[in-house]
This record gives sequence, C-alpha cells and structure tokens, in this order.
Amino acid sequence: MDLGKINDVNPTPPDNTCPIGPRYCSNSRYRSSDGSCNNLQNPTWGMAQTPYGRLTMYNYADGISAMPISLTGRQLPNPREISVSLFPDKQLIDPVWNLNAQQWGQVVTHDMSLTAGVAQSHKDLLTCCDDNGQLAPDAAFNPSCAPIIVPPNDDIHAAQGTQCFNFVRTGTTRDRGCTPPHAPAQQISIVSSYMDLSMVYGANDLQADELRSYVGGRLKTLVRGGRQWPPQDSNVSLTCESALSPNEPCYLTGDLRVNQNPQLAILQIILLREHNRIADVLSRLNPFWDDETVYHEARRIHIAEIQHINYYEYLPIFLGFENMVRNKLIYPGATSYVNDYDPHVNPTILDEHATAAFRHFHTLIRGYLQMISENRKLVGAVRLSDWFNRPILIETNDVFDDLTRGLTAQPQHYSDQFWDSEITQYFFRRNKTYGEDLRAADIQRGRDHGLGNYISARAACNLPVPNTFEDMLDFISPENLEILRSLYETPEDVELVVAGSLERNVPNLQTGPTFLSIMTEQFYRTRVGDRYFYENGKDPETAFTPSQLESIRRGSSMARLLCDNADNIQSMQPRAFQQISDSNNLVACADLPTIDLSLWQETHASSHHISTLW
Ligand code: HEM
Repeated sequence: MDLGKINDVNPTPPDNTCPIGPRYCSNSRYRSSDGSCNNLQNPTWGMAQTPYGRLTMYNYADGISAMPISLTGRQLPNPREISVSLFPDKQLIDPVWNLNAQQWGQVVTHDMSLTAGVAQSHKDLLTCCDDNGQLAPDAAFNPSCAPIIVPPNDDIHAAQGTQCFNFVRTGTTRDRGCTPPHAPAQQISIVSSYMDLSMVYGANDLQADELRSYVGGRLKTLVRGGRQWPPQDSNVSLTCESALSPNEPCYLTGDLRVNQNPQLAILQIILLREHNRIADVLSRLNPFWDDETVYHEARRIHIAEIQHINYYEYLPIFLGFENMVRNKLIYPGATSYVNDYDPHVNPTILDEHATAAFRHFHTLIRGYLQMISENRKLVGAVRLSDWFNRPILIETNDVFDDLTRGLTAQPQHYSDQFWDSEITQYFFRRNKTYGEDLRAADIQRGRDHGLGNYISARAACNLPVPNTFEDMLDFISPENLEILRSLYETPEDVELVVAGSLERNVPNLQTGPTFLSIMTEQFYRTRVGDRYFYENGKDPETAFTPSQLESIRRGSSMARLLCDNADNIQSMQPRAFQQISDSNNLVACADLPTIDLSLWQETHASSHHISTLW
C-alpha cells in the first residue's frame, strides 16, 4: 500500500493566534519551551495552547459544539455499550514486542499533546458524575459536562447501581472567546506538538523555570535512598489521589500525567536522570560553560537522542520500516544531514491522530506488570489498577529496576480489538472494587471533539470510501460488521475511533490502513515541520556537526538509555523494545554503544556563551 500525502480539510488558519497573541521571533539556537518560533513564518504552528489540526470536517449536532447525534436525529449508540460489545477482554499477547514498546508509546504521546482542562490521570475538578457513580447537578447544566451513561443492562456497573462515569469536555477556542459566534469550536492542546521532550522540560517558560535547579545545567531532583527522584508535587491529595498520606512521593515533572501509572513514572524518571547525566558530563568537559549553556546544550542533545530512538527504533514497529522509508519518515544509512525541513508543513498534532489513531494502542496495555530480576527471573507482579496515581511503589526496595526489566521482558498485548479489563472495568478505581472504562472515554472524547466520521477519514486518507456497511468489509471482518450494524443506524454514523480499531492489521504491522495512514501523516509532519529536527543541517547555528550527528545515530538506543539511568541494571538486550531471543540476547550495559559526548568539548576561545545567542 502506498500512502499519499494527505491534505487538511480545514487547517488551522495561520493567523489564528488567539488566545496566545502574536509572537516575535529571534533565530535562537535553542527551541523555546512552548514550541513558538520553531516556524519563523508561522510562529504559533505546533505551539502549546493552540488548537489540534484537522483532516476532516467537524461533526457537531448544532454545527458549533454540541455532542454529535445520529443522522436520523436520534442519539448515537452508548459509548459504554460499544466498548462492551466490540472491545472485550481476551488475553492475546504479542509474539515479538515487549511492554516497553507499549509504554514508550505513552511517553511519545505525552510529548505531543494534552487536552486542555482534562486531568487524564487524577480526578477532574468538575464533577458531572460523582464518586458514587451518580449524576451530579452539573451534568444537566454545565456545558462542559458530558458524563458517560452506564446502560441499565451493564453486567458489571448497573449491578452496582452505577449510573455514569465522569467526563469533562476538552477546553476549546470558544471557551476562550477566540471563535466567531457561529464557527465550530476547536479543541486546544496545552503542550507543544513538537517532539521536544516537553513532558520532561515543561511546555512553557514558567513550568520550565520551576523544574530547573539552576546549578550545572541540571533539572531539580530529590535524593532518597541515594537515588534521584523528581521534585515533590505540592498538592499530593489531588495529584496522587490514591496516596494514603501527604508524605508519600508524588512527582512534579514537565507533564501532569506523570503519576498516572508506575511504568510511565519510571520512564519519566529515566528521562530526568538522562538530562542530568548529560549535563554532568558536559559540565566536566566544559568547566567554563555557565548553567544556562549546559542546560540548553544538554536539552538539545537529549531531544536529538530521543528523536532518533523514536524514528529509527520505536516507530518502525508500529508504522513499518518499509512504509516509513517509502513515505520519507526515515533515511536509514544516511551518512550526513537530511535537509528535509519544509516551513510549509504544519506539525500541529492532528485530532484524528491524538483522539483516534494513536489511542488505538491502548489495546497493547497489560493489566498485570511483571517484576523481573537481573538474571531475568520473574520475582513478582503488580496489578495496574492498584497503582494508578500512587508512585510510592517504584521507590520501594528494588521495584524500580524490577519493573524496568519487566518492561523489557514481558510481552505487550497484541494489537487488536481486545482490551484488558484493568482499563475497561477497573480504570482509575481509586480503592473501590470497580472503576471506569478508558475505551468508552476514548469514544466519548471523539464525540466531544466533533471528529469526522469513519467514512470521511477514509476519504481524507485517499483510501476506498465505503458508502454502505457492506463496503466496510474490505477492512473489517463480517462478525464485527454485524455488531457495527446492530449498534449504528446508518453507515455515516460509524465513528473513526470505533471502526478504525476494528480494521484488520496491515500485514506485519500493528494497525489497519486508516489509522496507519493517519499516523504516517502525523509523524511525517512532526519530522518535516520541525526546524530543529536533529538530522537537519541547513542552518549551522542549529545543526549538530557531522561527527556529532553520526555519534547520535550510532550511540542512541533504548537499551543504553535504560542501562544508564535505572538504579543498577547491568545487562540489557540491544533492541530493548523486542523480547530477549537468540538474535537479541542480553549484553553487558557497558558494551552497548553510547553517544560520545567528548564531541561537545570546546576550547574556551571557541565556546559560545549563551548570552551572545539570544
Ligand atoms: C497504562 C497505560 C495508559 C493509560 C493508563 C492511559 C490513559 C489515558 C487516559 C486516561 C487518557 C485520556 C482519556 C480522555 O480523553 O478522557 C489518554 C489519552 C491518550 N492516550 Fe493513553 N494511556 C496509556 C497508554 C497509552 C499508549 C501506550 C498510547 C499510544 C501509544 C496512548 C495514547 C493516548 C493518546 C494519543 C491520548 C490523547 C492525548 C491528548 O491529546 O490529550 N496511551 N490515555
């Protein structure tokens, strides 16, 4: 299959600077915190606090912002009912890729988007459905409320007397007074779209300041038990709502979702430690560099390292190596710069990507997380829903390393329509027996954002456009199509979030054609629309030297990243998203390639002091 480049139906107008105001840019060597001024002609492209992009037209009941309804004028099928009917639990595991591949995907996601006004981890501040699962007064009156109603025949939840799950609508340009009266609401993402480690460094200057130690270019850490942890969040009872005491660890990083689950917190800490590791080496090599220079140079190297891992190690698993080469997302074997930056490409995160396609990988989540010792023996397992928003677990004994090895030794769930009940029955259960349903939330979020339907997404992707339910058989099985037909009244009602996740996977890949096409488009834009992308060498002020670039390419790997920053892991398989096997056996950490930071050593005379660069 060849994926043509996709055009936006209604791209965000370039002059749409509300609510952030115009930006005046100098040509800095370093990225801004919020992504502004990456594109010098369109300084707000990809910037935090701007609307998601769109491939398809909005679909609101009133054309402005009301939750969509069926073409017949009746309600769309209940999201919880769709979840139960089409996304049940069945434990099929991936034969090749490990849980690290799943978990790193969440890290990539958190780098690129975050819905405005929605907590995504701890409880939302607005109660549309209360803690006992009963509709709250705001449900009827507050336009930001769209609680998910539990159908009366729901085996699990109706039996408990649960009426609803809380659901708060994403903040939009209308909420912020930035949309003309009859124009559709545009949902806002509050982090930069660029792959710039905003979840480590923060997505605005204030947040970035708060995270810096201002000594030796380092990020702030707290040392407990001889190990570095992120600083403490000031509101433990809100942020880490499951903590039993305000003295429990509760982390503050560049992203408010950090405490959501233990494996996510581990990877955020690995990234925090990696920044400080790079900063310490740069400080030793260049003792005359001030804090500011070390911070920005370490951040710049760190982002390049992670971009390399993402494009050459992580994404090929999901988008396919050949597909990525053909569509110019990667250039394997390149020995010099790849000067493909295109200032006309808008890297803004697409709503179809963030709210439908990339969320499909919630299917990869496992409900129990294995703990594995250094000799790769199973030493325990924890239940995911016991540890949402309670990171104290990872500071206990050797759990940090045991869970990190678990990431690389436990298979991920197979990419299919089967979802682990830990996230469809027990999600955020907060010490109760049952919890919420992430799949139902994904479906409701698609409606909240007025996402175009499945048919229009296929049209936008230049794929065959189905006019009838039967036409969908090209990508969807007869069994699933029967269920779709029983749920939806017309083919036009069928939603992208739902049908996209039912498509048969493209051979050897992890999704069907529609999601593959959307994700390929997104990661093409993310690369080509980023002036600071690490392989770009056009501007000597922002480019790495050829030998630095070569070392980033040779020395960046997921395996080495884990080895360097876990507490005391001694060995790792070189391809750390893949299960250990005869062709991917454990090697000593020290034998894994590493970036040669001495290539950043400068003589005093040649060094650039940051103040000369602004
Ligand atoms: C244990 C792992 C994970 C948990 C508990 C989790 C949970 C969540 C939650 C609660 C939301 C917000 C739901 C809403 O709209 O109300 C969300 C959003 C999202 N998730 Fe996950 N997720 C996990 C892993 C992943 C993975 C592996 C991926 C992709 C590879 C992913 C991709 C996304 C995306 C793209 C969004 C939307 C982000 C935005 O634009 O705000 N998630 N997830």
